[in-house]
Amino acid sequence: MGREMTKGLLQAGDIEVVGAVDRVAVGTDIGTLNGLQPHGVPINDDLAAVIKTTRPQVMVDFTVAAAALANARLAVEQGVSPVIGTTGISLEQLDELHQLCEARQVGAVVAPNFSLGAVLMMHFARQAARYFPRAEIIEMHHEQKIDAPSGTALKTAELMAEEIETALAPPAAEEKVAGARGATYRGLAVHSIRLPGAVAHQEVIFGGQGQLLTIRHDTISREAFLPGLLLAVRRVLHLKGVVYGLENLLEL
Ligand SMILES: NC(=O)C1=CN([C@@H]2O[C@H](COP(=O)(O)OP(=O)(O)OC[C@H]3O[C@@H](n4cnc5c(N)ncnc54)[C@H](OP(=O)(O)O)[C@@H]3O)[C@@H](O)[C@H]2O)C=CC1
Ligand SMILES: O=C(O)C1=N[C@H](C(=O)O)C[C@H](O)C1
Repeated sequence: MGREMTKGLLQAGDIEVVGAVDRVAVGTDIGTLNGLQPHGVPINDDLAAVIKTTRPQVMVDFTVAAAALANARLAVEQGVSPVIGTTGISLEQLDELHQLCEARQVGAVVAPNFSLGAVLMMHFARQAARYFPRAEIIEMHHEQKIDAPSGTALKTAELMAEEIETALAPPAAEEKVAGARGATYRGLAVHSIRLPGAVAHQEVIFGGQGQLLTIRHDTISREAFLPGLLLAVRRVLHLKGVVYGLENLLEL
């Protein structure tokens, strides 16, 4: 994601990429790494040094949850606005980041999914949750994905739980094999599939009297995440505190 999104950021006319962090490609020019013209920005492995020398307005993070939170603290303390796509950050950690951002009067965006289609899928699932007594979430990703369930699945369940008063938990069933009914989050069963060939996919299946409603989104290529990321980078400078979810930056 870091490489794919950097390519898009480098090509956005109104955004200047002033630094880049990676532990492996140290010293490589960020433009060259992305198959573009040299950009004059060598990759560094030390975020603190990059922030200190380049004084960016925004920091984009696609790493792992533990690193993302530490990176965000470092950025906010220097007055830099984090835009975080990394998933696996808990709601308690988000709250802590929010307090820090408020104290420093800095904006931040944490979005488990930057693709517009996925944001709409979550929005429609939230709407449907009002009308169906039961639902389950099935998410499918590539095999390299570290966290499960996906950040999108967790966010979907959180949005649906805001709408419904009664729990959507599946009825107690005898599990002949542990885990057969998936995990439960916010009263919803969540099933995570990891397969080669998959990119990022999610279905929310609603069940009602004599009918099923399926709301599905498929990410075919990671370019899907770029427009939402650019939107967040442009908007974060006008925010104070943490905005959790791209839906909050769209007129939905
Ligand atoms: N919000 C969105 O729309 C999207 C979010 N994501 C999320 O983005 C994150 C990254 O995904 P993806 O790019 O596929 O994952 P990758 O594993 O390909 O990349 C993660 C990067 O983070 C680096 N990293 C890992 N640990 C640390 C650390 N402790 N300190 C510094 N860097 C570290 C890795 O470096 P190294 O190789 O050296 O370990 C690697 O370069 C995931 O959480 C994923 O869920 C993904 C797609 C879309
Ligand atoms: O790791 C991924 O690939 C993705 N991660 C995010 C998530 O956990 O929801 C967003 C998208 O699903 C791709």
